[in-house]
Amino acid sequence: MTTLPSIAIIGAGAMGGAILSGLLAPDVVVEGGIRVTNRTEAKAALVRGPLVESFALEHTPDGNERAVRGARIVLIGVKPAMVPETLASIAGALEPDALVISVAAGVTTQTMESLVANPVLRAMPNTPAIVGRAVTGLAAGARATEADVALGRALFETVGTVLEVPESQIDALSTVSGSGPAYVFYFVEEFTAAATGLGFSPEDAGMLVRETFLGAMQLLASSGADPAELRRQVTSPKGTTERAVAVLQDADLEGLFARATAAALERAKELAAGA
Ligand SMILES: NC(=O)C1=CN([C@@H]2O[C@H](COP(=O)(O)OP(=O)(O)OC[C@H]3O[C@@H](n4cnc5c(N)ncnc54)[C@H](O)[C@@H]3O)[C@@H](O)[C@H]2O)C=CC1
Ligand SMILES: O=C(O)[C@@H]1CCC=N1
Repeated sequence: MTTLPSIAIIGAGAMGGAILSGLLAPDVVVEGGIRVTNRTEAKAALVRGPLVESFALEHTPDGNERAVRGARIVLIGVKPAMVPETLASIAGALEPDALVISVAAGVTTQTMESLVANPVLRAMPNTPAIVGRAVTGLAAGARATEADVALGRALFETVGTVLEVPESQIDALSTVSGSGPAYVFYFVEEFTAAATGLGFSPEDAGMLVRETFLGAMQLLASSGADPAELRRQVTSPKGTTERAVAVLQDADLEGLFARATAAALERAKELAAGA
């Protein structure tokens, strides 16, 4: 059982909503309640429930201020470009002991600390939070105490695993685990298209690829073996896999991932600069 103090989520979209789903798990108690905000009523209605007071700014323009009053944790889930003006607008309504946590890509704790007087953390979760399998990177701002970091860790452990990192590493972590689910889904899309090209129906191709990914990942996780060793076990000498893997190696997958993560890192720097 995890017990957390009152929480406000400012911007409960894809990521804020995924964290919210962890807070609603049966083994989590949020003392003092959960308040969330969105811009539109359509979005607010999606996350409203018996345990969730949900404000739409289009109907309740002071919804963000109302949500953060009395909240001990304030999670900022708006787009990076919106973070500065959102923090500035709630700064006067924050409780003095509120811990402010942003999940926004690129936005630094220094920027956050220039806008609110409170301790701040930066977090980088990922969408498998929805199924309790997030990986969240967590970095402390200059004012955050060990107790603040422990509180942030407890929050994100409701949706998966937490890795504390110095802030200098959080953008790099974002290019791996924050964006990573998108790489995996893209891989699945393209692999499925190749399977369809071999004559399987879209349903059968989807099942073959999905189950292959799930089965391989479960084998990797439960065996504790090195992925290269597990790959060798599939790759019979002079067999079929050997030919396919040679084609993938010729395409320099490692270089491709290095270029993709470098591009994400570059974008994080642009976001930090407000672009
Ligand atoms: N989607 C992902 O996989 C991840 C996203 N993030 C970060 O999460 C943040 C949000 O991204 P998404 O959830 O993907 O976007 P999203 O567009 O799904 O969610 C943003 C939400 O903010 C709300 N919003 C906009 N202006 C607002 C305001 N002034 N006050 C209150 N709510 C407001 C919108 O109603 C919307 O639901 C971004 O900063 C992103 O960098 C971090 C890790 C992973
Ligand atoms: O694409 C983005 O900017 C966010 C951060 C990591 C995942 N989604």
